[in-house]
Amino acid sequence: MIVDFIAGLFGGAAGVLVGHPFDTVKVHLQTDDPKNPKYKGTIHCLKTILLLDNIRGLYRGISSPMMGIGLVNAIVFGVYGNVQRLSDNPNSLMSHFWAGATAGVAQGFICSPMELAKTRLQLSKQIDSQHKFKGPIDCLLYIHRTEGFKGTFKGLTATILRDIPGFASYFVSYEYLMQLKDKPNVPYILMAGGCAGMSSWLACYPIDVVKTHLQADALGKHALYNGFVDCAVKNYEKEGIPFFFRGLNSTLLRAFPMNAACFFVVAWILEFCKKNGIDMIRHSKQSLNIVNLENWSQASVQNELGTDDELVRKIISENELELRESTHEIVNRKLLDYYPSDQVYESNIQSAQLKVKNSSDQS
Ligand SMILES: NC(=[NH2+])NCCC[C@H](N)C(=O)O
Repeated sequence: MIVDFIAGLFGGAAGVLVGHPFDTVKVHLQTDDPKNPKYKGTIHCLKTILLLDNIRGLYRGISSPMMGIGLVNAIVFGVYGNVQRLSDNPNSLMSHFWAGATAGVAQGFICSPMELAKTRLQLSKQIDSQHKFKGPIDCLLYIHRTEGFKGTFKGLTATILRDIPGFASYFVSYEYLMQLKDKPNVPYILMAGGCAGMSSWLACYPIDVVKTHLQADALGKHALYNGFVDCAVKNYEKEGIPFFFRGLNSTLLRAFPMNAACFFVVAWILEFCKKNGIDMIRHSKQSLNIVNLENWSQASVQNELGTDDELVRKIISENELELRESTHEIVNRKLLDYYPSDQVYESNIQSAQLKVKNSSDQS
């Protein structure tokens, strides 16, 4: 669990660093005035921000996602992993779908205030001239003072509505792509992560546009919209379908490198922990050798008492399993599944441990 948290934390941070400038462009485009647009498109928007505000303009508001992303990613990867493992058929895409959807709901409670602060900081130059925010916490405190507790959770429903399809498609597409390859290399993992990010935004983009508008709304003296549907309907009447796809290009442009970086760092940390025998949690099919250990335990069940030396060595050399403490622990845990009765379990554990020790001494 702790490894998942750390992997999520660093993966998220890497993703934010790579993706934030694109996010700023996205928010600027989403909230541009359609009748009198400041920006002609993604590149023009990027250039304009750079000219007016330098590189700082692109990194405005980064502190909020940076601070919140550890928590959000811990929730996302923690909930996702646990729900997925609980399911009847953990390797099916359906289980990734439900685990992702549940993770989407869970992270919404942190993600929503975080994105509220981010949105208002990103737009602070344009809209709120009286109050200068020092940072995300200052921004949230200001919202709390002026709009109450409810104000800090503005856009929560929209965030959850967005992130159910968002995270379901995120994990399904990543797992799907990873399951296509036996031994994915670095470019492949980057590609899978990038595609997962893009498909996740394609699955929920219109909801994100409405969410951004709701969260940017209370900046003026009077709120323009009184809810999600109201916001969607009013803007649809004004602009039609294109409203729901404002800023999509920059979102997709950002999603690829950001999620490539995120998934890669997560996979790298999990791999590192695996190599160093640090306790880990199943992340994707190829990140663990549990499947192989299952064969091992199954074989030992067939052999009644303990494992077959020959077989143990074969499996170990086939899978290049490193014989460390953690391997023993995993074997122990796995055997427990197969030997529910204490007595049988005890004797088999001892026997299996002996075999592992012997073959590790020999190799
Ligand atoms: N719609 C979503 N929230 N999808 C999940 C993607 C999360 C990822 N951190 C990103 O911002 O690209």
